[in-house]
Amino acid sequence: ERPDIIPLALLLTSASIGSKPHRSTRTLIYSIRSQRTSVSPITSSSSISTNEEVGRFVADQQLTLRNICEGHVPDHILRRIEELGYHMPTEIQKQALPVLFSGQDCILHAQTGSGKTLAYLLQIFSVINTQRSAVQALILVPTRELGMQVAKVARILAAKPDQPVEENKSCTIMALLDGGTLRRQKSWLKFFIRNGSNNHGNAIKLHIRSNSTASTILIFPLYPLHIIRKLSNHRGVSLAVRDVLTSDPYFIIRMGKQKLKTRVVKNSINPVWDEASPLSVLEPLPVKLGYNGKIKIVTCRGV
Ligand SMILES: Nc1ncnc2c1ncn2[C@@H]1O[C@H](COP(=O)(O)OP(=O)(O)OP(=O)(O)O)[C@@H](O)[C@H]1O
Repeated sequence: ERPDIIPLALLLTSASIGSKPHRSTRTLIYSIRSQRTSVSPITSSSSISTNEEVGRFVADQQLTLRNICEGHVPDHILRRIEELGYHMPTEIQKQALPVLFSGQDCILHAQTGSGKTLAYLLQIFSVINTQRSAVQALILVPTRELGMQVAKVARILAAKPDQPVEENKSCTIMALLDGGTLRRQKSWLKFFIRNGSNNHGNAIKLHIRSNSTASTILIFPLYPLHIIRKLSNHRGVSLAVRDVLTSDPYFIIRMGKQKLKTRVVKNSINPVWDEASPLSVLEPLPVKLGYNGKIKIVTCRGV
């Protein structure tokens, strides 16, 4: 209905789900096409219990990553993964990539370190249109550390090719992780503010405008979740003079144990603050992601 909403690949990568919290992680890959919107929420228990549905996609042939990805993933990215020494797919990649490239939504359920990240990043790069200046993928991560890890791999893959390829402009990876360089992130945070995402319920219902400057993959922590407070028109009137004839006021925002200092307004006793302040929610928050399509669950035991 809204022309500025673009099809978006949404990835939720989630750690510590299942009976063996530190051995098994899940990566849930949604491909949200414009016509598909929400319905039934997916919970960890429902996904684990439907493991019987695991697809039988294991190809017996010794297919290389290039064999599997060719025609889907741009060639310079395939060259980059080969430079990194990734020639053969891991088991989960071998099983999952054909499903992902077919456009089917998919849960990858495999041991930590089994290569799920590369699988879903390759899928993202297969759908990113670098001719288009827009945010085209969103990766939600449960922790800042995982966000940094994913951003690092994504940036290596997205780095400019040595020989520039005309049809493939570069792709920006933007990680909105707490503690990052706020100046760089501020313009991105505006997305959330513009759309009234000042509470966690709204934060994931973001509508990403299609007029951003580069084709982009956005990495956003789902937990701890940023809360963006727009200090719109917060003003002080005739504040007490603390310096000679004037004052340099700021104020402190508190949320739980978190404390954030606002911008200092120099030489004023009638200051106005109109800025965004990210704070993190420390408690886990229930987040419902709706979905009404079919999801394939690819499970892989062992690395
Ligand atoms: N096809 C491959 N060949 C060789 N190494 C690979 C391949 N795919 C991924 N790797 C490497 O294996 C390591 C573990 O991969 P990765 O962290 O992506 O696994 P993961 O399943 O996403 O882990 P986690 O559950 O912790 O997120 C990384 O160092 C990655 O670079």
